[in-house]
Amino acid sequence: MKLILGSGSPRRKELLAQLGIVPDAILPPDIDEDPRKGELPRPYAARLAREKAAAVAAGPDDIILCADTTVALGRRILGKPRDAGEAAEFLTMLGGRRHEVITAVAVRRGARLWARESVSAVKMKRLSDAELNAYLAGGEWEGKAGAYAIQGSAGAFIPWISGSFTGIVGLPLAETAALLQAAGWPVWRRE
Ligand SMILES: Cc1cn([C@H]2C[C@H](O)[C@@H](COP(=O)(O)OP(=O)(O)OP(=O)(O)O)O2)c(=O)[nH]c1=O
Repeated sequence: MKLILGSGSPRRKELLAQLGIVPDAILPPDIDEDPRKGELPRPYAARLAREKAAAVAAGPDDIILCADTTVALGRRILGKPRDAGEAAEFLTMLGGRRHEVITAVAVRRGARLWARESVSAVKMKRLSDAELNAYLAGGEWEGKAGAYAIQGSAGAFIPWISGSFTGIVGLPLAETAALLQAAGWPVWRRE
């Protein structure tokens, strides 16, 4: 039995390491991340996590862990920005209001699948031009859903959250530990 982290996100590897877990392999999945027409954020994140878990090749007894983080502004899905222009658009939309961050986690072992979602509410302050420009120039927005990372300097833009900090960063550890245990991975066993 091997544990495969089906994710190219360094954040997910680090969050897993917080539990003392080092995966036997890291195999980033390659799937189409385009939302379907009219698809809502939570079902979208849940679908992507499952599709990622299905896309990673593994042995019948191996455990595959995948996740998807999506920022939701009402019914609108904010994924990873294409470029700095789209990042500016996202951050301008998010500033001064509350949004949700959904991280769906999927664990697969052979044909069996366990999945859960973590939903957090996040308040971002309205950004001044100087803050927005400095953040865009810093490049931290790249590859981040909603164009920000709470664990970086954007932490200064976020006065309030309700939910799971690890979920917002990309891998909710309470749900992840429960799913891994359900699939038979000895999360708390130490040699
Ligand atoms: C909101 C937010 C997102 N993120 C990141 C986590 C995810 O890496 C990324 C969302 O993209 P995802 O599509 O969930 O993941 P990924 O493409 O980085 O990696 P993979 O599909 O291989 O697992 O946004 C943060 O790091 N901090 C935050 O505060």
